Amino acid sequence: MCHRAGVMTVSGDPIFMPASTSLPELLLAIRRGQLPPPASVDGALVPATEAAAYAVQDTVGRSLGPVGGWKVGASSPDAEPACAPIHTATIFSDGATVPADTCRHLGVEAEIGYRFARALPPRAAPWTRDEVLDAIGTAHPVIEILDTRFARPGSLHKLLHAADQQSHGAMIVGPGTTAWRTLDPVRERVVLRINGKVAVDHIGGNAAGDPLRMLVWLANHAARRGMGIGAGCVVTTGSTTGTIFVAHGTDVEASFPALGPVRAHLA
Ligand SMILES: C=C/C=C(\O)C(=O)O
Repeated sequence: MCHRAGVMTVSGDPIFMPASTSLPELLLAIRRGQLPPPASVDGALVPATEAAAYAVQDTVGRSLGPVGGWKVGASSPDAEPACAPIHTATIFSDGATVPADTCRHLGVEAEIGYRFARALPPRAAPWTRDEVLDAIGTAHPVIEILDTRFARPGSLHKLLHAADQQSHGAMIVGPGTTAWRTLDPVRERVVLRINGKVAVDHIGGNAAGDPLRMLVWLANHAARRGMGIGAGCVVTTGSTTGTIFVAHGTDVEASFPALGPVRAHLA
């Protein structure tokens, strides 16, 4: 990775940028097609802290339209979760064709999502676990598509990818069930099919363990960021299948016995 001020590389070739270019400006220029996705960026642009990465999400997010959901994940049951808001422009319904220009990379992940029937807005007192759970309306099978505004997913500093909306590309939300309290997300089976063939068949959720813990964390994190969780927002809780990169033109289906299937065509 190149650490000189004002330089990034695209396919190994240096591109000189004004030294004053900020990370939000860079990410927005890439999103607008004004700059190609870089393979490396100036080391001075790497956020120094998670809070700095979230501030970049906030600045970029103001240009991405209304928020319709969140993604949240954690590397272990005790680890501090990480998150990003998801905008309505990249949220699709069951059976949707996701237009080809939505994502460059298509990293397919099967996830469990929760739709909030009631808002949890910013407030002085922390949201309690009971209050957060009482605000959930339905649970859903979800496909999240991982993408990146950099050249390759996961190739740069973790906090650059965190700032880049935690590598969110698109989210497809399947039908919901109100019986979410009887769902055991930690022991639920998931089958991910790619073009009709089973790619992953797994029981046991993901590294984060209990997703409800992450929803409580997110409610308070989003409140501290002045956003809160809006009524109708879907929070997706991390991949239960790892990430399967597929080509454009692929059909995907994720199915959980307690939730049913969600399908999409990735054009
Ligand atoms: C915050 C991001 C988490 C994920 O993308 C994941 O666990 O799948």
